[in-house]
Amino acid sequence: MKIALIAHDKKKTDLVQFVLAYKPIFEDHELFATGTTGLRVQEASGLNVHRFQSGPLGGDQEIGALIAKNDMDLVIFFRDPLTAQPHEPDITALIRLCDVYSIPLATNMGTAEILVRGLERGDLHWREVIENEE
Ligand SMILES: O=C(CO)COP(=O)(O)O
Repeated sequence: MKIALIAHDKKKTDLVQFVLAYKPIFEDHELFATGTTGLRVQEASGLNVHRFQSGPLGGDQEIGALIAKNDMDLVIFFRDPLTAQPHEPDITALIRLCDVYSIPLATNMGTAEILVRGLERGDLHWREVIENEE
């Protein structure tokens, strides 16, 4: 499965810890991330992460483009709900595309935990069925 990892600055440490906690699951999948988040995850976990631009420079839009091409299976996006972001429209657009294409999206650790455990259990198998139909 292709998994996108994104975190705003005040949530990056949480995301890194989350990835470390579930590293045995994440290492079986293909990881993508916005620039700075990807670097932090790579450095802390040693996992291979395909990095896009930093969020404010278009990284959210690059991940959105993959979603629009049905080329992303799961998005974990630890948003900071208490800090204004200069690229708020890009963030809204990314979340909107997840809804347009029914891509599982976690915007906080509580939901991310359920999604990652579901991923391990095979709950996202339907994504492979859809990909094979194309
Ligand atoms: O701003 C972001 C998502 O909206 C994240 O970007 P970085 O991972 O480059 O900090």
